[in-house]
Formats: sequence, C-alpha cells, structure tokens
Amino acid sequence: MTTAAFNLALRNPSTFILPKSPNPTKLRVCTLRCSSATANVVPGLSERPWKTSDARLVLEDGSIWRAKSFGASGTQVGEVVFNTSLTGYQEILTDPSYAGQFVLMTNPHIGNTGVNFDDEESKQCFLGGLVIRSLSISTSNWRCAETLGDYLAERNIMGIYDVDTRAITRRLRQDGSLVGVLSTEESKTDEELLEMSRLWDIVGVDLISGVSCKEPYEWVDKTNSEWEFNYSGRDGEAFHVVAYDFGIKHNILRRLASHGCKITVVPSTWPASEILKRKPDGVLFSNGPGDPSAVPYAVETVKEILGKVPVFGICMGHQLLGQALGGKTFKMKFGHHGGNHPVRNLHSGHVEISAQNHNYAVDPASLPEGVEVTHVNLNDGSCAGLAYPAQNIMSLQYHPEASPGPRDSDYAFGEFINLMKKVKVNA
Ligand SMILES: NC(=O)CC[C@H](N)C(=O)O
Repeated sequence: MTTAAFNLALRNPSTFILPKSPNPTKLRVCTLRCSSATANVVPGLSERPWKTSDARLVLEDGSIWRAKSFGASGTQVGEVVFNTSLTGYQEILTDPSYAGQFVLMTNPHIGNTGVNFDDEESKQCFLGGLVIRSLSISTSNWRCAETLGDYLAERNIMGIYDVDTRAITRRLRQDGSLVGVLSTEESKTDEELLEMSRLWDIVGVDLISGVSCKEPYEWVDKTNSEWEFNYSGRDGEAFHVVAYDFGIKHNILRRLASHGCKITVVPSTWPASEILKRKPDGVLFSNGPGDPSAVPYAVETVKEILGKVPVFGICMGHQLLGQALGGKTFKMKFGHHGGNHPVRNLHSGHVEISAQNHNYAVDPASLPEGVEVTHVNLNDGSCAGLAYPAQNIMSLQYHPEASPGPRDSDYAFGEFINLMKKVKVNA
C-alpha cells in the first residue's frame, strides 16, 4: 500500500481492502482522533497521521507516563494491575472483578480482533481503564462487530496506548500494586494527579455493591453448542443452584447450565434465609471486585448457608468462604492476572493451567482443622483451592470457567454437581 493510501485509510474509518492479497481481507480501521497538539504543523512539513501524547498516567510512586488516549477522555483513578493473557481482552474488559482497577495488558498488540457482542462477561465494563503498548490500527475477525476504541468510547472507559507497558509491569512486580491516575485533561497539573493517586485507596472499600444485580433473575443459557467442549449429558438432571452475584461472570453461569443446572442469580445482599427457603440443591458464591475483608455482610451470609447445602466458591466467593470458615485473607504483592497460571490439584496430583484474576488470597495457616487446601498455585505456593468435606464445601481461587483462558479446570463444575448429587441421594 502506498503511504498516501495508508494515510487515507487511517483517516477514514470505512472498510478497505488490502491490496496484493490472494484472498482480499476486509479490514475495519480504528479511528485515530488527532489531538489538538497535532494542529501546530510547521509550514512546509505535512501533518502526521498519528497524534502525539495527549494523556498521562501518574502513578503514586511519582512516575509520570505520557501516552496517547483512545476510548473515553477525562480523569480516572484506579489500581494498576497487569494481565499476562495473550488475548481475551474483551472478556477481561467485561469481568466485573476489575472494578476500581486499570488493566495493563503485557501482550503489546491489542485490538486486532475488535470486539463482538457474544463474548461479554457481564452487561457492562466496570474496570477503571485499559493500558496497552500498541493499539492495532485495523481489526480483522469474522466475529468483529466494532473496533476496540469505539467500544470503549461508547462505554465511557478510558484507554491509553503507546506507553512502555513492560517498564510499568517491572515496576509493579518489584514494588507491588500501585494506584494511578489516568488523565487527558491538560488543565490538571502532574502534582494534582499525583495527589489524587495518593489520596485514593482500593483497600477496605466495598466494590461488590456497585456491580451486583439489583433483583434476582433466572439464567438458562448454556455454552453455545458450537463452543461446547465438555458435554456432560446431564440435560434432564437439573440441579437448582442459587448463585450469589458478587460480580458474576456469565461464563460461570453458562458452564453451570451446560453441566445440567437450573440457576437463580440473586443480589449480594439477598438474605440467606430467603435462599434456604427455596431449598436449592447448591449455592454458588461468585467472583467479584475489591477487598474481601471490606464486605462483612457477605461473610455473614456465607456463614449462615454453610453446612446446610453444598456450596462452591469461585475467587471472591472462595475468599469469603475462607473467612466464613474462620480464616483470614491478605493482599498479595501484585496478585495473579493471566491465562497461564500452573496449579497443582493435590487430590489428583495433576497440574492445571488456569485463568486467574485476584489480588487477595486466603492464608491457609489461619484455617481451622478439617478445612483442606486442595489446590496450590505453583508460581508462588499460594492457596488456590479449599474443601471442607464435612460440610460439602469446595472452592477455587481461580477461574474454572476460564473466559478467557484454558479449560483444564472445567471438571470443578462436575465435582460440584457430584457434591449436590451425593447430598440429594442421601437426603
Ligand atoms: N476475580 C475475583 O473474584 C477477584 C477477587 C478479589 N477482588 C481479589 O482481587 O482477590
């Protein structure tokens, strides 16, 4: 393609065809909006088709990272975490557990497959913003409905690109999670943004109430038959599961439905007594954002349910279960966020490659006798799963539903079904 054609394509977000391709591929081109800074063109030189820096990320350690903005503009504060998944950015953007956080993708090239409306993990993007190295200037995927930039702009989510994500990641690995402020507002000084980052904290804040549903609802969708990989054949054998929505990902619900469950989703504040009245076969405590010790009401609810019906906790649900059993949770240095965390299942001896997204963990030493650690993260030895067989309790710190991520841990849904089946048969 000639430079002129390339420049034209950049300026015009309409569809164009790559020349010299044996199978011409239709590509959609992201709109790169020129910043006001690019308006000052020196006479005799042509304006560049890309914009110069128009956004800042100011971290609480005092470092300032100049970047280019896409998506929404404004000023936003959040905790910066890095995610090592190679793809699945859309599922990451719609995972409610990222509320209050900026996700920095370590994979440098993001946006090339655009977004589609089937892969969303919740009804909106709850995260603070997206930080990436390079924003793909084109999208090419048969499922693509929209560019990443347009998607974020419509949802009022800030994104920055052309920032040294590798250097920021090294800083986070070395010093631990950092609060940052993203801003496109020239009127705000670096000092003001730094002050904002230092006054804000994610610890001790109830973020669940901002993401949970407001009313109960029934969920019926299974994994789309095109994508099904572990059909259980349990269609006729429905178990009624009540799922507490602490920020639940849709794929947890799809996997439960595919494994033969009828599901009622309830808000995080729904009383345990109401649940027990419905006599479900099992209760699921979902993933969710923020600090598990900032939601004592949820721990109380979990306590009231334990021992009365089989339960399965995932991520935040696992941490709340750990606390309800008498254990403690703590904040990790920079957490686990990615699609390739090795976990050993201590029962089977197998190693699973798992999808993870958490900043907190259960301290196994704080747990009472009878509670077993069933899974261990092999990167750092942290607790990745618990069971208390005497009360039909099981939980995982990571994501058996993956989305995005490997499917090695899908068997956990089958184990939950078996737990419910055992209790039902013996009732
Ligand atoms: N995915 C989750 O449920 C995350 C749990 C909790 N917010 C944490 O960061 O550890």
